[in-house]
Amino acid sequence: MNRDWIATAATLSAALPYLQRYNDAVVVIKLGGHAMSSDQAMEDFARDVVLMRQVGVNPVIVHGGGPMINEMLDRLAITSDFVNGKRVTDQATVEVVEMVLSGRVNKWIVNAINQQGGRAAGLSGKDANLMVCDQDAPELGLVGTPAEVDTHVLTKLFEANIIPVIAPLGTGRQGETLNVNGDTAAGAVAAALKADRLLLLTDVPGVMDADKTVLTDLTTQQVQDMTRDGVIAGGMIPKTQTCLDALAGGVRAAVILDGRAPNACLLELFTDHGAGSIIRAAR
Ligand SMILES: Nc1ncnc2c1ncn2[C@@H]1O[C@H](COP(=O)(O)OP(=O)(O)O)[C@@H](O)[C@H]1O
Ligand SMILES: CC(=O)N[C@@H](CCC(=O)OP(=O)(O)O)C(=O)O
Repeated sequence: MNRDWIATAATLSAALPYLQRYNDAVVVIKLGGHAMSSDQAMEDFARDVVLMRQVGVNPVIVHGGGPMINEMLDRLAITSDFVNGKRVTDQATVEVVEMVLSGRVNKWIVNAINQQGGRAAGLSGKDANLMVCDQDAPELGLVGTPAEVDTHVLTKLFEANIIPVIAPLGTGRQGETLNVNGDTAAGAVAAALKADRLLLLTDVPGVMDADKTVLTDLTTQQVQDMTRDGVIAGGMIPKTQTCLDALAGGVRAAVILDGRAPNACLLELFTDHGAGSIIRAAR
């Protein structure tokens, strides 16, 4: 018998319990700007998402695009600053953010999924009142934190076998357009859907301790201790905080993993060893 076939059969039978576990599960995937490093990386990601849908998972993509926004702001000679990982956003900046995220980046992902045989539809938090936001810290300007997430449009898309791809913009209480951090948006959508998994794809293999060892299983307490001790720093602070908030909001588990690694999402969902660092809800 062909050895490749035996290996494939063994892989599939090992994956079977996971395929059953995730049948009809909701998995929210945050695709960060750094994880979208090339057309090839996007194609690989899209193939995994389509496969997930084919085996019965309901994937929801929430994306970032910080580096692409920076590039366009540079071209337009608009300067921007970050405070605690969030972009200080004025009217000119939010117009660029919306143009880049809802336009270029969102359609890049939608097209990649459709090219792989899936059916994806792009929207932002402004569509169908998906994300109504309160204003974040006043010094950030037009930045929102999701206050009311209406998932009705998402469940309709699941029923129609369509994969939602969400750009992180929201509507403010006065109807204004607000810029939302991609991790924050993904966590809010995952909590509103009571998702089975929140996967945050980034550019490191997971959460690392002081010796740079990836911690594959983390408790809420460990995250709090490591943040207090400065081991979790920079962009990893809002990411892990998003995980804790999502778990408190009803998500079963959150995982921080390397979006550049081949088949990262599939390995996380369908193998024993998983990928990256998982933080589970306390039982
Ligand atoms: N304890 C830690 N473990 C892993 N990465 C960490 C840690 N503390 C800080 N980081 C930094 O957090 C970064 C990920 O956050 P960020 O750059 O905001 O990601 P993204 O752009 O994908 O949203 C990593 O590249 C790393 O430099
Ligand atoms: C308020 C805020 O900071 N919004 C982000 C939205 C994009 C994002 O989060 O992109 P990444 O996931 O690639 O970092 C920004 O303007 O850059």
